Amino acid sequence: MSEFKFDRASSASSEGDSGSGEDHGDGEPLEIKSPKPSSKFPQSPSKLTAAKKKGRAAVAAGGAQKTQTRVHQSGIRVLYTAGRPPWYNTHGELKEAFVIGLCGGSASGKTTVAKRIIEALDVPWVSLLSMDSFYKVLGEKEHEAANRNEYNFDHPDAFDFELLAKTLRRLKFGKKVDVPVYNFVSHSRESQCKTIYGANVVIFEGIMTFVNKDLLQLMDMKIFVDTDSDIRLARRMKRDITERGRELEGVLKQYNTFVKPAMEHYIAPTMSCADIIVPRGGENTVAIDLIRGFCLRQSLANSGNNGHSHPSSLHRLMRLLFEYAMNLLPHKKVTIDTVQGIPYKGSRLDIKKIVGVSILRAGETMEQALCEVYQNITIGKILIQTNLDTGEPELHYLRLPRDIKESHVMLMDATVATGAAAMMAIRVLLDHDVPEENIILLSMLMGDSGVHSIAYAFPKVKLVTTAVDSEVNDKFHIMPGIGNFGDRYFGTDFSADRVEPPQAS
Ligand SMILES: Nc1ncnc2c1ncn2[C@@H]1O[C@H](COP(=O)(O)OP(=O)(O)O)[C@@H](O)[C@H]1O
Ligand SMILES: Nc1ccn([C@@H]2O[C@H](COP(=O)(O)O)[C@@H](O)[C@H]2O)c(=O)n1
Repeated sequence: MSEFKFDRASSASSEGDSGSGEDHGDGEPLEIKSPKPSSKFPQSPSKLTAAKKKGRAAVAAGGAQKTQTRVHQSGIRVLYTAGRPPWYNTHGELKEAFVIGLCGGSASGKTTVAKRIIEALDVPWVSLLSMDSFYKVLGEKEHEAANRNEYNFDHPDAFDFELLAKTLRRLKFGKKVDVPVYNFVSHSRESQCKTIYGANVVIFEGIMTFVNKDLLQLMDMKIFVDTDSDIRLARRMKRDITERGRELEGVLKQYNTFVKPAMEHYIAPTMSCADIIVPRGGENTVAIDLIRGFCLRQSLANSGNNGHSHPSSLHRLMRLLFEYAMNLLPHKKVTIDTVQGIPYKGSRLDIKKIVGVSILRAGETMEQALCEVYQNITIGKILIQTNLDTGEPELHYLRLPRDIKESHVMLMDATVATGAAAMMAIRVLLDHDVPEENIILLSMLMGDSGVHSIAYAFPKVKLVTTAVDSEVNDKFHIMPGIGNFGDRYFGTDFSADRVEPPQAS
């Protein structure tokens, strides 16, 4: 099993700090108050000692972070903050992030669930935004009340919802934001903010994420973490004493006065907004798997061809491939009467249905040409990725048309090098009862070894390509070939300045 490391504080710190009140380039500056709390509102010695002991862990949440995951040769999964993949399409237009709202009572396991989702999703760039970062800045009297556990942090008025909505909106639309860092020991914002950027997925967690309708509108998926109150109380006591510099008596006082009633009045009623309710929090792997599947489906459904337009020569080439493939399908002879009254002898397709299936991601580049040659065609998707450690293809996602077994399938991949991914895709089609002779594999360029492997394993599959190159290099690229076609087409070729993940310790 892979180990999952998640260090909010260190991860956030590498993003670069920034001051407040910066103009973000869209005429809508965010004003973030960054007071100097510690000198103005001194803490009791016990709290400061506890905070020091815990170091940055006591600076709760850090508010936000960008993460990236990779599986190392050691099998350890590491989150790191480097190498942002494109957050815009080839026209330079911003892609919207998929926003997951995560709500639940205090210590229900929201942060733990967020970590599990990040791990399960394995998308390159995830930002975690915590509501805690948006606690309002306290005045002197309020601050003294907080030190006596008499300030209500569990009321909607305790949060700066306006700033929160502005921040989440900017993140959803790929803009940079400066997020306050909240310190639970001093009940105040740190003097510096954390800068974070948009992401493929933004996870937004907190006790009252579902109470504000502006925020709800920004969420693509809403998850409620439902954990028993006695478990939450036990976890909270432990956490507040060890991490937030609190004493047992104060924790219980605050819980009974504010936390428990807030759960009943504000938090539990918002459970009805949720798309998914996760009982027991982060240990509920079934729920996490469900969420993963849903998110993947959404992002694939949204991806389309991202507005990519083909260069005309490439377009012609792809159309030619499909036109040629059409000729390989069964036809029957027909005679039709023309308007001039003279019969014309021709042929018509003699099959039930054609479907397209693209092997993601490069296969998607061929979809437009297929749709033009054969209109209203249904297109399925298969996501196969090569595991860089083992060199083996891995099946990650599958969505095929319901009636695929009665169809002729145009299986698309831009290039076929060793044939490993194509063979896995063909195997998938066969497992779905598609007759082997009904499959046509189309590719702009194939490698010699791929052609032979596929032809040997699946002799009835028809292969249609424009050329066959002789060699495949150690990166599985065809030589001389056309490089990594997916990267070139989608503009994601970072080979020149790729940032490698740090080694896991
Ligand atoms: N399944 C679990 N079993 C044991 N402890 C847990 C579990 N989930 C969370 N915790 C602990 O409970 C505390 C609160 O969890 P956290 O995920 O931070 O909740 P929230 O973000 O809802 O406050 C943390 O100290 C965490 O380590
Ligand atoms: N200065 C503060 C601010 C907030 N709290 C408590 O934190 C809880 C929310 O954080 P979770 O990680 O538990 O979701 C909330 O219930 C507040 O009571 C605090 O104690 N001190």
